[in-house]
Amino acid sequence: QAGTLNIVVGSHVWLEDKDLAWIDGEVFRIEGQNAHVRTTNGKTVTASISNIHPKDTEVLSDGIDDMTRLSYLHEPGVLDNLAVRYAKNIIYTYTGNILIAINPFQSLPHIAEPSTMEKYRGANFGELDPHVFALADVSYRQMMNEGKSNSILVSGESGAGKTETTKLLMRYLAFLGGRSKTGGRTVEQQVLESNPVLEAFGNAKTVRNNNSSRFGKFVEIQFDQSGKISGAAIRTYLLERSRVCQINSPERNYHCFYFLCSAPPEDIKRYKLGDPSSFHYLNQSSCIKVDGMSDAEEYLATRSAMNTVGITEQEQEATFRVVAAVLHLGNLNFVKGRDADSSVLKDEKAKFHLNAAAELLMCDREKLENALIKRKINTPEGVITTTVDPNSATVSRDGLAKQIYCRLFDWLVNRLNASIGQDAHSARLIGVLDIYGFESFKTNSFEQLCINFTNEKLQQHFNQNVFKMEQEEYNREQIDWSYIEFVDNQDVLDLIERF
Ligand SMILES: Nc1ncnc2c1ncn2[C@@H]1O[C@H](COP(=O)(O)OP(=O)(O)OP(=O)(O)O)[C@@H](O)[C@H]1O
Repeated sequence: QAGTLNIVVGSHVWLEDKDLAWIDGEVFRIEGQNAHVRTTNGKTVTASISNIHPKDTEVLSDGIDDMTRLSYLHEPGVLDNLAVRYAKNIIYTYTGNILIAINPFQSLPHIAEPSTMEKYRGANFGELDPHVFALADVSYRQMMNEGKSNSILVSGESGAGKTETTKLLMRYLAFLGGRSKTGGRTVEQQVLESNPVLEAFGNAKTVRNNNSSRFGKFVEIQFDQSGKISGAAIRTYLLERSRVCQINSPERNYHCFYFLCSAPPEDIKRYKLGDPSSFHYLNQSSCIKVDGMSDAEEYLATRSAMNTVGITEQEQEATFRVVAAVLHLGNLNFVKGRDADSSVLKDEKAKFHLNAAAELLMCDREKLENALIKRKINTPEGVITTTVDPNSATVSRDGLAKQIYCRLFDWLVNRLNASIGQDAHSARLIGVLDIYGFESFKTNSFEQLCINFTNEKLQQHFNQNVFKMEQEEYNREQIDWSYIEFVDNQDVLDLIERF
């Protein structure tokens, strides 16, 4: 802890720095509670001793692979260790049995090659360099030895690399428990192959990540008694509904909308589409293209991935009809009708889009229109139908578009699960949870409340396991220890859960 250790003239220390977060230096004079420090970037700084931290001067060239073995466990020490390792392309570091992974933002082939997998198979945890495979290996072996299911939690902020890490975990689990065939392809192949489909419909470009997952995912890999994969299931949570109707520059809507607008001409014609910038749900943002991503190629890749996972031609056709219908719905503009609080379609263009949406959804055009411009109210005397003003009609339009899209997504997930095949009798499973981290925007909605609440629950799980249970065990075993302060968020959970 800052200030409690002996800081004397000649001590190497860390100081807070407004640009670099932390800067290191050497104390050359002490005056009362202040230390004068010469920093490594050539400045002389005076700081209160209580705000400076001792620095370990014997740092190994590859840093330390387990943070619990740092001489000084404080923020600058932890960050410096991660930075030293990252500079050498060492992206994994342990903190006890937790793995910290840093996004390399470049392909590091040695990380996932088959020989690396082979190396980690059966190795004792901590024996080899920190790796996501070591974590998967220990959860698999524990499951086999103790006969209990396990879960691996992948958390971090948007763009941290959760989804890529999850894919590595899955690949390794498939490597360990592989070779269970359904219809010629293995279960694990099917789980991995379902990723491009999920990403086309559930990922979008955001400020932080060009391929951001806008849903939470829990993948269950089921194993039989002998440890072979016997089935799998993908469970998804909290698809970001608002994105369907509302986006801001420089973000995009879900990838599939742009992919479809770049489809071959015969598909464009069939779905009555055009330039993506002609659709309200896409043109609210100035970003239509993503660097390095060809929407035309991705459309074909998505179709091919759907083929691979067994989604039939007819089902694909229906899927893309719904995607196109959502775009057409977004272009239904309303103006005031003749009666007070009533609305009508604005112009011929709006009528074209209504026709297109109705045709694609295979529903009656008039019924679709009425569903948006009229409202049914249940009264004791029976159902009364009233008209609504253009604002309310627009709200209904967006509500319908969001609902249709979310149902499509859920249907796709169910369809993928049906293809992959679950093992209803599976004795044990390993679950991998890839869920999005805390969010705080200028305007936060119910969606952010749900996401942040989920993260608070996960944090509490972490607190329980890492701090509370450990410290209780120390008490039970009468081990001499000093209590570690941590922020317990139980109050936050109680506030939401008890009301
Ligand atoms: N291990 C890795 N190797 C190479 N590149 C990576 C790795 N992890 C992440 N990246 C790069 O960073 C990008 C963002 O990673 P990823 O999509 O996994 O983040 P995320 O934490 O799941 O974000 P979100 O919460 O927004 O979905 C990837 O598209 C990829 O380009």
